[in-house]
Amino acid sequence: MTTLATAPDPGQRPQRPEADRPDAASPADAARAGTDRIAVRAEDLVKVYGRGDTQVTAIDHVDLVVSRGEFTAIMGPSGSGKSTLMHVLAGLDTATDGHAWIGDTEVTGLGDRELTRLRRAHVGFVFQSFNLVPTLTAEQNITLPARLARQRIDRSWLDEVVTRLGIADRLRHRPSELSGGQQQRVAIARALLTRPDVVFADEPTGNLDSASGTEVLTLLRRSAREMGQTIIMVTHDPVAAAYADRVLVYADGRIAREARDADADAILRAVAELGAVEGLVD
Ligand SMILES: Nc1ncnc2c1ncn2[C@@H]1O[C@H](COP(=O)(O)OP(=O)(O)OP(=O)(O)O)[C@@H](O)[C@H]1O
Repeated sequence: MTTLATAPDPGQRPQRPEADRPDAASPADAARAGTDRIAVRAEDLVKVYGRGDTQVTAIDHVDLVVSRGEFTAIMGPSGSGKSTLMHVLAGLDTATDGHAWIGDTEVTGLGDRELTRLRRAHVGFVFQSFNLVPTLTAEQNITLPARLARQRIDRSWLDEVVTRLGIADRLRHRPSELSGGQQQRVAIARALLTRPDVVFADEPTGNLDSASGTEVLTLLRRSAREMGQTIIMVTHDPVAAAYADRVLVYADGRIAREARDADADAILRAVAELGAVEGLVD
């Protein structure tokens, strides 16, 4: 049985020899280890909405290091701040305080135009609602971000990605001529084509039946394992989270627990325990 450990308090982390550590566990460790293995990093990140009585802290001094090629799931109760964390890390929303990096670029230091450029060239997105352009074919949808970023289309990489995703024979179809699962695979191909530093997936199976959802999760996991693609996925679903290498359980704007290779039962128990402790679930 896999148990989910309480996330370490960075201030109280036991000191172990560098070679003993399975992973760079904090921004300070990351800096020591060098940033080339690191896809995404946050240091003392804060996001506060509103003021006074209506103030909500959706990100409460979060430290996070995500290694390249890692598939991470962020799970947690509704309203805990998962989407806000993803949006701030991806440069879709601004931080109130602290720092976040994608690769070597500090996201929290960029203006709107630079953020747009960073997102186009270095970030892939997969959304619950697919977000494909209905008037474009599957192939045109897949190549759109690369064309917007004025990148040359790498035909052999495109062929490899669509073959691996099983949509090579669907490229001339428009989204309305594809099933939900096929549309989501087109969206994954679009996200992978620019070989981004990170793909953010927001409830990618939320609109799919369970068979298509399983297929999409398997493909995301293979993208990490076989193509070295870093993926951060927000989900409500412990079964979906169990496909990830690493699960972060988010509550009240903090990473409350985390685990590697946890099964769905262990994840569900951890969220339920946390909910009981925090009064978040009945
Ligand atoms: N633009 C905003 N203005 C004010 N408050 C906001 C805004 N966006 C989110 N919030 C608040 O921040 C908190 C975290 O919201 P967020 O959507 O990040 O949570 P979540 O864990 O992703 O929730 P869900 O699982 O329901 O999507 C909530 O209390 C929400 O009401």
